[in-house]
Amino acid sequence: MKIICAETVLLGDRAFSHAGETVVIPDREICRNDLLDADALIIRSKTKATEELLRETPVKFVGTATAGTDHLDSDWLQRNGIYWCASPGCNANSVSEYLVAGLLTLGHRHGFSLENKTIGVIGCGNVGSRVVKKCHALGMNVLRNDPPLAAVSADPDFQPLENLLAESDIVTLHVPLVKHKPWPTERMADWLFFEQMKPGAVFINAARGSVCDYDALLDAKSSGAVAQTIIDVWSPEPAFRTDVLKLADLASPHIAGHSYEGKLNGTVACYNELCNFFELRKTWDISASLPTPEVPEIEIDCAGRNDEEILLDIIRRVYNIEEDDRLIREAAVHCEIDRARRFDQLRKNYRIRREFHNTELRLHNASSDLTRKCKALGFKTT
Ligand SMILES: O=C(O)[C@H](O)[C@H](O)COP(=O)(O)O
Repeated sequence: MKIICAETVLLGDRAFSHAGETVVIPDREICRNDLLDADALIIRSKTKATEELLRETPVKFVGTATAGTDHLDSDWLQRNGIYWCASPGCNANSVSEYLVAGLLTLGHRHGFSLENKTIGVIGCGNVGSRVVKKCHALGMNVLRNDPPLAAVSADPDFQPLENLLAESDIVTLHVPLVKHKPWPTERMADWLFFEQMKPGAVFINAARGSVCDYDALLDAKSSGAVAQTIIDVWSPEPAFRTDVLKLADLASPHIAGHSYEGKLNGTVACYNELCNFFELRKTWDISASLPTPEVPEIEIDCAGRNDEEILLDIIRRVYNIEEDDRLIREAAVHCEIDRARRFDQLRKNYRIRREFHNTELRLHNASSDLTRKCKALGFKTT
């Protein structure tokens, strides 16, 4: 069996070599010719699995090691008998940790506490539901909006979008990119959306660039309707807009979901699915692939400091979101072609970022409430 694997699939070569001959190709360079004798294609979001790429090839299986599927023409794949799978939830914990790091950093910079602030979470699937839990743990009031989920759930607490926007101090998007009715999300954050937000609120987009109309956000920011923003996803990518970057308090090159675990979960999901599909024995030992965490332990004296200061101090040592902000701003000074190239490079060469559960905290003089918060955010505590 021959497998074509995109270069940014974490440990793709190591994993899929257990299933067949694996050829690794840079994501944007995979072309139809490469697939003329291939059985399977494993990608991330930069490779578009469309008719143009796959027509009249022997490929029977397409796996994407990402949660999002908007780079797949799933209708065409289905109509043409090509099995496809994605990796829902693979990066959910990573994105929720990015959110917590971003919120604490913003609070610290602008002198506000998250406790008792109201956050509106739009999209409550794998990512949004984790964001909800972590925000509750931080003592925030959480409003949730998810029309497709509300339609099938008995939960009466989902809010209409207008209510959520009017009442939230912080609004964060975690919807997939959907272009069709009944619940399209493309450009859902438009002029009306920002007009309906509580004046001076915070806006966060770590979902998909095209879910936001960035011209509308620019207007909302300059009029003061939106006070601060955290932007991880761009429209377009990789040639991100520098005017949008300038308005962002915290920016990053679409890496919210790029923790080591977030990427590896995607590879594992595709590997398992490929083995099931081709009825192969699973011989790849994933545990042998995990590097030793860089920050296995943090010892910290909590006396005389407030919880959010301590949490930010801890999180910065494990994941410093400001480093991502610095790197994308460095890339922004270049011309459009170079900017796009650097955006891709930042993502491809992203540092190893381990999730919070790899770090054990030794807290001295901590209240039981702080210990509870640390645990709820995912840290191990002793
Ligand atoms: O859909 C996803 O899983 C995320 O957006 C992920 O961050 C995409 O990463 P990429 O495939 O672009 O490396």
